[in-house]
Amino acid sequence: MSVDAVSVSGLSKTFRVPDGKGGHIRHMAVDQVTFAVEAGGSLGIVGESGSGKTTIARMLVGLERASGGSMTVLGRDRSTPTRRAVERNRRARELQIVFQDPYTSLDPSQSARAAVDEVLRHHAKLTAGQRPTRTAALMEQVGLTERQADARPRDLSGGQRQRVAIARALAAEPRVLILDEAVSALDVSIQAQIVNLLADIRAATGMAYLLISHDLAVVRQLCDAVLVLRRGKVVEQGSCGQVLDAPVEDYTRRLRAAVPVPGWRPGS
Ligand SMILES: Nc1ncnc2c1ncn2[C@@H]1O[C@H](COP(=O)(O)OP(=O)(O)OP(=O)(O)O)[C@@H](O)[C@H]1O
Repeated sequence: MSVDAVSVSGLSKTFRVPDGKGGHIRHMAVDQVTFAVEAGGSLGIVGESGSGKTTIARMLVGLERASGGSMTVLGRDRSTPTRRAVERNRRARELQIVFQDPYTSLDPSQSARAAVDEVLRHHAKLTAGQRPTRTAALMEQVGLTERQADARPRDLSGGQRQRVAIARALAAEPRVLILDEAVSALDVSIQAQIVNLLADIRAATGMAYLLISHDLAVVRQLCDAVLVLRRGKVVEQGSCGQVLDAPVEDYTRRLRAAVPVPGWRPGS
């Protein structure tokens, strides 16, 4: 049996937040979450704003430390952060993430082309002579023109920056890709192109996806399975057909009935 791409068990995260009276309370943002994404599989995580979706992604990628539970990526423990450069590099090759607004993760002085080339230099087994061809191919795959490839982040639109971030993540050829609202904000035609690209890459390479999205249509297109999160807890999980077509929980029915946007709460 092959090792799961991602396996999370009893994962929890508590934040210390101001109580408004000068003290602090503990807020459980993620509460005993358990799921697995098999190798080459794809899982959508859906739920209202503030349900803990991004916090799960941040823990998996090492930006946030878990308060409890365990996580593995390709069978290797991710519960503790690493300071070792070799281990950090390996983790980056295994798992890449694209956030909703990649502005802060892109170097303002670097063109899109240079940003992708940098990742290829670190992670791809290509010679200096082969890299420009690969960069150009990635730019074309995400729908960026030659002119946009040479532009700095400030001269690109939000959607174009998003595509640079996706190209960068794909350049590392990770075994697992997390997309945190990274597809849903794109223009419809570009979104379709990216969804097709991601589906093709998955079919060709077995890259696994964890897709955080308020857009259930995108989740349906890209994911085999879906997990519904509410106030940090798993409400329901199963195949997309099972959960989205015949939800057991009222909360899932309300999620499905509305078309939530970030900040939206069911019933509001
Ligand atoms: N660094 C932090 N400090 C304190 N509370 C936090 C922190 N990060 C997140 N939270 C809280 O944890 C909860 C979960 O937040 P999270 O961003 O994971 O939700 P989300 O489901 O991704 O929401 P959205 O769909 O709006 O992006 C929220 O109540 C949020 O306010």
